[in-house]
Amino acid sequence: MTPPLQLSKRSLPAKPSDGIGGTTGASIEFRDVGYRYPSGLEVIKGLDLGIGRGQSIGVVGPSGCGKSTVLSLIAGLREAQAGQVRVDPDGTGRHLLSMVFQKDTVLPWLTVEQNVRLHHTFTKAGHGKRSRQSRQAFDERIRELIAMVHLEGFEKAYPYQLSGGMRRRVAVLTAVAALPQILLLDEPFSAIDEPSRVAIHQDVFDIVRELGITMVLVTHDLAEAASMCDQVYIMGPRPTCVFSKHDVPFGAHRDMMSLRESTDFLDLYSTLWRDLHLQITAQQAGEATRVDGEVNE
Ligand SMILES: Nc1ncnc2c1ncn2[C@@H]1O[C@H](COP(=O)(O)OP(=O)(O)OP(=O)(O)O)[C@@H](O)[C@H]1O
Repeated sequence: MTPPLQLSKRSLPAKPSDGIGGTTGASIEFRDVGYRYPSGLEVIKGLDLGIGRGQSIGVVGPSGCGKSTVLSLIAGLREAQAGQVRVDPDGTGRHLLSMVFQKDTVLPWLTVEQNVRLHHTFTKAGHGKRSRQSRQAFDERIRELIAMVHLEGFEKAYPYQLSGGMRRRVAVLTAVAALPQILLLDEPFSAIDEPSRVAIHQDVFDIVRELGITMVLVTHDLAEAASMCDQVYIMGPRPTCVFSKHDVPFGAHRDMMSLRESTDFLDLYSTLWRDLHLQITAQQAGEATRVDGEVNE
């Protein structure tokens, strides 16, 4: 079982309330959002989403329905042509947003510690001007974060010396070391074996709670969404919108290993699967209709 977190209060921001969500982390709202790629492909239509400060949501749906596009709208990499996407910062002045992708995003020529410090190397805060006290607090935070994901002893290791699961931990650490208000995860753990994945779920869940980060997780893994999030959204086929929204009733303190054995978890998983299955079937039916249409033309 993962040891309890013991982070010093000096180096971390105000902790969110003990329940679901909190006072830190940006809130995010989509209202009747539509998005079409310049190619003309309509990907999102009439999408409504609401994510409170410090909340975590999982976004699941048929392959290619538009989940990653939703993340790019939150990140401001694309602009919706219809409706409103609103990202409301929490007023702490913390770095707004970090993202972790499926692909390995750690830099192979830097050690674990250098990767984790990367954000600060590129920001003003990373250059000599900080006081000794704030440098010490930062060093302490880096040490604590490395300890939280059980990478003590590997600070000076290079990525090629780590397992796939350890590299994923470093990728997540690199993203959260900036203390972002929002963490966007795009199928971040799909290439990892199941036991390592569940252990990483625990680490990321604990870090996100401890640092008061709003998290949006795009995944094909229903168990991952159910164990790490406060709500799971099942999306429909393209142009996508929310098919169903499910509250996850497992609270702010979870033991990922034993959670998966509980009947409540299995019930939730089965409900999510039922809805996802419906949407996959709907997508396949849509594709068949399109192919028939093309053939008949
Ligand atoms: N830059 C682009 N230009 C045109 N079409 C794109 C672009 N990026 C993605 N698409 C298309 O938009 C649709 C939605 O893509 P997106 O990556 O958001 O889906 P997804 O649900 O995340 O997919 P997956 O489940 O396979 O990861 C897909 O059909 C994809 O081919």
